[in-house]
Amino acid sequence: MTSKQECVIIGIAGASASGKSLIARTIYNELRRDLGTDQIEVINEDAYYKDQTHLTMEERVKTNYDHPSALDHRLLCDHLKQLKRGESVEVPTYSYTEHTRLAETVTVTPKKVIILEGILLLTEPELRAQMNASIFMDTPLDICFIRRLSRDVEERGRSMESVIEQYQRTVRPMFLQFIDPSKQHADIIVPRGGKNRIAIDILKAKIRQLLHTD
Ligand SMILES: Nc1ncnc2c1ncn2[C@@H]1O[C@H](COP(=O)(O)OP(=O)(O)O)[C@@H](O)[C@H]1O
Ligand SMILES: O=c1ccn([C@@H]2O[C@H](COP(=O)(O)O)[C@@H](O)[C@H]2O)c(=O)[nH]1
Repeated sequence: MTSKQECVIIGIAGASASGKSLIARTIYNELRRDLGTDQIEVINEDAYYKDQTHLTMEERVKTNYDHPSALDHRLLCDHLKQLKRGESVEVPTYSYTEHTRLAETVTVTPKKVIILEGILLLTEPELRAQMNASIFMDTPLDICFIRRLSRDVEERGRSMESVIEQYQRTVRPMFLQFIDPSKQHADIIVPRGGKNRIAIDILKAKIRQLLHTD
């Protein structure tokens, strides 16, 4: 018997371009229909990349964005605790093209369901402690690389050369050092990516069970 939760937090981790956003968005869209549009939110760990406005663009591109120290996990954890207490939070907005935070924030009000998604979420014990369930997207790394290459060129204003250089310098080594070992902390490991229909249905059923709405 699961006890009823006022705020269910689901963490989705995995390599860059493993399908975290896609699965989070799919669950969000499908559960919104049942729970109501204002009862579910997706929070992206990327919004919590540290502010780099004090650095030049030349310096910003050298940052290791795949190391836990690039992210303000303290602020993210505080925001999750505030949402659980029924308080609204101001989530930062981040620009991948400017490689820094923007001046605007987004107000997030307390919700029944928060879906958190991000590469390094499961590396941090305090963040894991806030989650009711955690998922690791176990998509093969070569598939992730191909998807990242086309996504970053099409959507994040990057050149093919810069994506390849960054992949070899930080993305792959940090995946092996931090992200892949964090898989051990996941409750569910999802193979093949963001379109795994059975995984989506299992996660929706678990969220409903935690909310006791089924
Ligand atoms: N199973 C899949 N089949 C085809 N394309 C996919 C699949 N999963 C994700 N993608 C695509 O790969 C890219 C990266 O996926 P995304 O969900 O943004 O990854 P992440 O959030 O883990 O970085 C996106 O363009 C997405 O549409
Ligand atoms: O300024 C930045 C900030 C982040 N990145 C890369 O983004 C991915 C994480 O985002 P996903 O949506 O999970 O792909 C991470 O691997 C960073 O390398 C960046 O390139 N520039």
